[in-house]
Order: sequence, then C-alpha cells, then structure tokens
Amino acid sequence: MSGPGVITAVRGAVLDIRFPAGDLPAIGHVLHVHDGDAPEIVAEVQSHLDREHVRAIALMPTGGLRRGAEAIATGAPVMVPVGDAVLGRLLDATGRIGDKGAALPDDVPRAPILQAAPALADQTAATDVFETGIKVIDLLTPLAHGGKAAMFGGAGVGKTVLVMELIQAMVSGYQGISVFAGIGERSREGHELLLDMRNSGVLERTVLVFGQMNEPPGARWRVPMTALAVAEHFRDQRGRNVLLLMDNVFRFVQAGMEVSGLLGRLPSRVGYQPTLASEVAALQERIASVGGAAVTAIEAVYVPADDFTDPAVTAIAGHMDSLVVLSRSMAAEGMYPAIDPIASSSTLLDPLIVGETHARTAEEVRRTIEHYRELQDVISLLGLEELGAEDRRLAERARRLQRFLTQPFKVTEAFTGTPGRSVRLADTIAGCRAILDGKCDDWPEDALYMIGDLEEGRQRMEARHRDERRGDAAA
Ligand SMILES: Nc1ncnc2c1ncn2[C@@H]1O[C@H](COP(=O)(O)OP(=O)(O)OP(=O)(O)O)[C@@H](O)[C@H]1O
Repeated sequence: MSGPGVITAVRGAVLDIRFPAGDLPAIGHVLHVHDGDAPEIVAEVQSHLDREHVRAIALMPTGGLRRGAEAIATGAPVMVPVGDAVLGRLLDATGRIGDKGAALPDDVPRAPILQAAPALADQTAATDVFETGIKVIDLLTPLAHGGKAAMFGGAGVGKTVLVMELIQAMVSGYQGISVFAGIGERSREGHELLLDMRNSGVLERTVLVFGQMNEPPGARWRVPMTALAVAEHFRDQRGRNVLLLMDNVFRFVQAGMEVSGLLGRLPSRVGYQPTLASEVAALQERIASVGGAAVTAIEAVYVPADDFTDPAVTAIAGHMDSLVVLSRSMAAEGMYPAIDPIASSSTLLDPLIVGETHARTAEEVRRTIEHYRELQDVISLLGLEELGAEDRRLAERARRLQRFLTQPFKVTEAFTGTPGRSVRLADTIAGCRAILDGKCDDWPEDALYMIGDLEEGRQRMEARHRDERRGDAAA
C-alpha cells in the first residue's frame, strides 16, 4: 500500500497524482480522492507517467475537484459489495447503492471488479438449450445454458424490447440469480426496469448495476466488470447459476474508446482504442461456467450505422455462441421480433445437440426463406404469378413461415394492445413443419401473423370464416 498521493492535475475525468518515488500504486488499483468536505471520488490507476506520477480515470464526476487534494491507494482494484445483501438492489459501477434504499451492512462481502478469467481447464462447455418461448430464437438461434448470446442491431430496431422480453421470459421461470448491467443507455430505462421487476416479484433474485449515458466514461467502462464481480461471487462462492443481462455492450467499447482518448493514446482502426480486442476479451472471457455453476449471458449490441463489419461489432461477435441479428427492413415491415432468420446463427443448431427433427426443420425454414429472398427481385418486377409452380409454392410457404415467426411480446402489450405469447419449442417446430409440408397452403397469410402456436392461427381463421358466413347470411 502506497502512502497518500497528491492531485497535481485535473482534466475532466483524468487525474494526475504524485506519490512518493518508488511507491506507486499498481495499474488497475483504486484511488480514493478526498477534497475537504466534498464527497469521495473513486478513480482507477491507468498508467505510470514517471517515477513519481500516475494517471488515473475517475469513475465519478470530478466537478469542483482541486489540485492538492489527497488520494489514498488501498493496494487493490475497486472493491464492490456482493452476495445476498445486494439482491434486489441497484448499484453503480463503484458499488454504491443507487436506489435510495437502506445502507448495506458494514460486514457485506466485497470483491474486486478486475479479475482474471477462469482457466480454460476449469470451464465447462455450454450445450444445454435454454428455452425462451420466443419462436424464432428457440428454432433458429437456440440459446445455450451457460453460453453467450448477443442481439445485434442498429438504432431503434428492437434490441431493448427483445432483451426486456427475454428478462420476462427467462427470469420468471429461472431458479438462479439474475444480474442486469445497464451500460451507457438511457437512465429512464433503468428506472423502468427496476419498477417492472419490483411489480413482477423477481427483484429479490436480481441485482441491477447501472452506469448509464449520463455518467462519466470511467463508470460506463467499468460497470460490466462490477456486474461480473457480483455474478462471479454467486457462481464461485455459492455454486448458483447466474443469468447475466447486458444492455448495451457497444457502449462499453465506446466508453473504453473515450477513456483511451482521454489518456492520450493514439486511436486505431475506425478511431477505436488500440486495445479494443483485449478489452472485449477481458470482459467476455470472464463470462464462463465453472464447477457445475453456469453464467448465461444475454447481451444487446448496438451496430453503428447498421455496419456489421464495424470492428467493435466483429470483436464482440467472435465471443458468442448465439448471434441474433436484428434487421431494419423486417422492423420496417412490422415483422417483430425483427430477427433475420438467415443472418442469425447458433453453435447449438447441430443434430447432436438439439436433435434431428429440430435441426432439420430449422435448416428447411432457412433454406425456404433464403430461396424466397433470391426470388424477390423477380417477384418485384413481374409479380408472384409469373413464377414457376414450384418456386411459387416455395415463395408462398416462405411468406407464411415469416409470418408464423412473428410473435406478440409481453413487454409490448401496453402499446400494441395484443397480449404476449410464449410458445413451447415443440409447438414451434410442429407449426413450421406443418407450413413446410404444405398443410397451411390454403390459409390466408395474416392468420399466421402475430400469433402464438399454429392452433391459434387455426382458431383465428375459423373465427373469420364464421364472421363471413354470418355476413353472407345477413346479406
Ligand atoms: N417486438 C416488438 N413488437 C412491437 N414493436 C416493437 C418490437 N420491438 C421493437 N418495437 C418498436 O421499435 C421501437 C424501438 O425498439 P427498441 O427501443 O428496443 O430499439 P433499440 O434497438 O433498443 O433502440 P436504441 O438503439 O435506440 O436503444 C419500440 O419503441 C417499438 O415501437
């Protein structure tokens, strides 16, 4: 532990601190800065400038901080409260309570936010399917229990709605602990989530950690690490399964880019930090299953300017087991959830894991929709009628499959007016099989739009026939 340091420069979130020569705190260690009666500021050492000076990034606003203030190094990384005491609570990146509730007990266990990933030999592979009740996900991009899944999409295509629906679907039926990390998004969304969780009774098994867009870059950059420290404690000390939800991981990369710029480092490709790949890996590799306890991660990833070749997007995608890609054109057509059946994928979609029927059905659904897309140019020029009989049949089935894979969500009930549906995987597969096998060829397309299982479509169709007959009789 070093003796107290003295702040020699403050430039926004960047602090330079002088320590006695030969007694510098290590990189990644925390500094507690005190300036008179002002509240304590927590900062993290980022570089050693010379034998006496370190440069640190503050994880809190530094407004009003003066040169000459004292910085105390504790000889450890930022330590945040973990364990049962934080269940049902909202924390910030430095572990302070953000929900106006009671203070935490003094003896609450604490864990460092920076830790190494578990050794590869200790990790267990993720091959059990985590059913979500969302048709298109369960069929085409199954999520792994203990795996990592990312929802990729540009602005406003439905990432947050999808993550919220997954929270609804998974947390309520889940026996483990859930940890939600809100990274760099609107702070309103965080408070809405807290209220929703409290009302649905899942809050007591959940920990919320927020570093939203109104907070300094250091906080947004460290908040996923804080969430991980909480998740790792439940996994390693308590042997509990943990569901880790992160919205939005792109904001973590962006905050890292801001920090890198503030520290005066030269940018790399597309202006990103030169350490992009290692920063993403340091986060993603800690999300692992060890000794029978699994951490399952669901991450929303913003895709800047809908460019899927963006270096941040590709760096994150490389770590995922399931890639859920949201499509702007599907969102524009109202085909929600706007999950692109062709671009999305999952390593679980293998006959040895999900079984022969599931894998074959998924493959046929994909092939049919892909073939329809290839025909799209011809159709828009000449119309569906000009296709050959075989192509036309395929195109009609593809359109029915696309509609069957839409689904009303529970979280959108309030503004769509349609109650949410959850569909069992077996019913999803049976529905797609029926469409592929031509059993719904004479159904009107809109009977399949925004329904749960196929039975609901049948009821909708029969109700419509009844109405028509009644109308005919009245006429
Ligand atoms: N499943 C859905 N059903 C109906 N409407 C939806 C659905 N998903 C998204 N929407 C519509 O799209 C809008 C944007 O969704 P959302 O906020 O999830 O997008 P986002 O990708 O998270 O956006 P941002 O990048 O701005 O955070 C919603 O407000 C809603 O109107």
